Amino acid sequence: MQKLVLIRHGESVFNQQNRFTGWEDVDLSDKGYEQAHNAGKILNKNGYNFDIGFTSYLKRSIKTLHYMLEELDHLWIPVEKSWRLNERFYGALQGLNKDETIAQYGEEQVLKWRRDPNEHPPAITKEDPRYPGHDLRYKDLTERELPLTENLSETMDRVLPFWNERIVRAMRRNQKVIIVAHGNSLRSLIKYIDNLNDEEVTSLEIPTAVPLVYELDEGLNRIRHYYLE
Ligand SMILES: O=C(O)[C@@H](CO)OP(=O)(O)O
Repeated sequence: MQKLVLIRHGESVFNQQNRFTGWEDVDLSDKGYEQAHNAGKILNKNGYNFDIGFTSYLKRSIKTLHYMLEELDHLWIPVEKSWRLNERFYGALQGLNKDETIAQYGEEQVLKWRRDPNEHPPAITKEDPRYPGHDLRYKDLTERELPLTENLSETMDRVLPFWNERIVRAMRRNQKVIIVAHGNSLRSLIKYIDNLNDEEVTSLEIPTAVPLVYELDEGLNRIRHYYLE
């Protein structure tokens, strides 16, 4: 039996301000910083240790992983970052306040943009300053990989190659893995691991900075999962 730990980054400044975030590289709030340290303490108290960490290219996740590893006295383990674990790209909604967006477009439409796995938020153009093609960290991505908008299914399509090629490979070598990522990149991964249908994933909400443990069998099939509090 193997244990895999998944965790959503601590509260970000945009979470606190109730704004759509996506690939906007906002920092942790003070509360998020506390949450990250606390998550590390919880893992420490429960006797967890890790051989490798995986996270995204976004600082709210990178810092959450760092602070957790600090609590575990594990800052020395290798950490692999990938844009594939980034949050779902929220298109033209990125940076907007969620309540103001509801006032403008209505609750039903905004809920669809947020939770319907096949619904695209409005797209940005390549001239938009939020286009990842302007950002050095994405310089190795092909034009097809650079999003203008993304639905959850497309997020899943870019998360899974990283899951299969890097994370599964590490677990097959019996490495103990921790993944720090984002609300929607984790929802897409959990949809895959738990084989959830579209309706089930719509109602799946993941709290910030609470370690979610997956127990997996030899074939890396899920036995059970639970949050550590
Ligand atoms: O803004 C975002 O990128 C995400 C996560 O914070 O929000 P939502 O819950 O609407 O998918």
